[in-house]
Amino acid sequence: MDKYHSEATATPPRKGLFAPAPHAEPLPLQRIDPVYKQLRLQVFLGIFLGYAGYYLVRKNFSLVMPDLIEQGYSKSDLGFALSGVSIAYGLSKFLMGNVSDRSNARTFLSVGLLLSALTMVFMGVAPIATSSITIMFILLFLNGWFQGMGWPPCGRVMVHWFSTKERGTKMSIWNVAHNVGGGLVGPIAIAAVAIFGTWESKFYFPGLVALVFAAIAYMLVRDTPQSCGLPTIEAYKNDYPANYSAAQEQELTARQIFFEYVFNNRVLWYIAFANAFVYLVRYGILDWAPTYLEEAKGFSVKETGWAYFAYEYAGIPGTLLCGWISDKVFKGRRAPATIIYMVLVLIAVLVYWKNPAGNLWIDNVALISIGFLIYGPVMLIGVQALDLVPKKAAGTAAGLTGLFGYLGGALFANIAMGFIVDHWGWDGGFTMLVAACVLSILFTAFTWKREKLHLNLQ
Ligand SMILES: O=P(O)(O)OC[C@H](O)CO
Repeated sequence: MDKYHSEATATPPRKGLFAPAPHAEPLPLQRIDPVYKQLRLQVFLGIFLGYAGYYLVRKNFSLVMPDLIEQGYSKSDLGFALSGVSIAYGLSKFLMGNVSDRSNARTFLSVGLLLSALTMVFMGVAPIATSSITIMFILLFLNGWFQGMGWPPCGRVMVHWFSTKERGTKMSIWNVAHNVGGGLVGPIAIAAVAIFGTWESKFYFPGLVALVFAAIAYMLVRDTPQSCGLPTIEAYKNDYPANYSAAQEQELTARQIFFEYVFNNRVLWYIAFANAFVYLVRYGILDWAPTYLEEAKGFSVKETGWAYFAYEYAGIPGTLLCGWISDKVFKGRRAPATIIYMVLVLIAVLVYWKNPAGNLWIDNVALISIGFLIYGPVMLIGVQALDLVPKKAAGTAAGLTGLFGYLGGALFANIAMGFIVDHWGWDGGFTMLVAACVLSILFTAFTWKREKLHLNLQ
């Protein structure tokens, strides 16, 4: 046995379409480095394009809503149908995250995207799909459920192919996939209408494009290094977290994942609560920006559109910088970078709130700053969840934070923010967002000491 082949190589326990890929015969020593390098790039591209593909078919309904209003549907009915995506997504990221932890990331990621894309194609080609709010709610709920099959297998690939100390940087680059995919939704919808001339094409054209992304992801992604005859990433990079043991290479049962590693992990609960407050700010600012800027700050529709676009794209450099800071400056610790970013978000939210109407550029700078800053913590909380549990429980751990993010944060941002602004004005809404910033910092701070212990830094 050499340093690479000293780890246990357990055979995965299940069979079927999603069964984890069996371990292959170990490669000869001289082939390990070149094959590892090539496959790390390949699987990374696979999860990047795969997750970008997921975002192509996440939010198409919002773009079709104006057409459905012309068909006679009300905003509140369509809002109800749209909530099906968030509700199902939050539940599925957690529950399907657990299934993903016991599944082959290659098939799981591709099949989820295939199903989500087919749902969008169906919504575009079958008139019955948009014939009632109930049917639309059911289909959007289904789409949200399939969407929940995207993040967890990407997390599984990340923890099996990239070691703890490089994960912040690599995850931050991967995380840009969702800005890239989300940013392409608008242009693809415009192209769809130009090519096909119907509003229904805004559903089926992105669906067809996403099918191509699913095929590419299937070609590129590989489940684990061991399934390709390679040693574990910990051995290859000589980067072992404090509690690592060879037993962590064994696939786990659902019960083991939930009860031995997730539900009893206090730090994970702190992060889940922190994520609910981070998502409250993410969606509280994003979803209400057009209304706030037009109502309270006198922006035109066009000016609002640009500000909204800039918010999303400012997230790309902000996320990359955040991941780099976490890996290089804080040696793999996530809490300090998250806290620094959330303190700056708090300042930017205060400026965005208190700046008197008429100073458009100050509002724009504040909003772009929030966009630049908020996606760093969004990404790092996911990374921290992956870091805190054994590799085979990664999807469930990140799924728990997603459950809180979507059911606690995103839904609350939509429903409670509207209620508060109706009753107490924008001051009430912003007081809630400022409180959310403070609480996200507090819950992240609770993880400060344990994270250091976990990373062998104390
Ligand atoms: O909100 P989600 O689950 O789509 O995740 C978005 C980003 O990928 C967070 O890392």
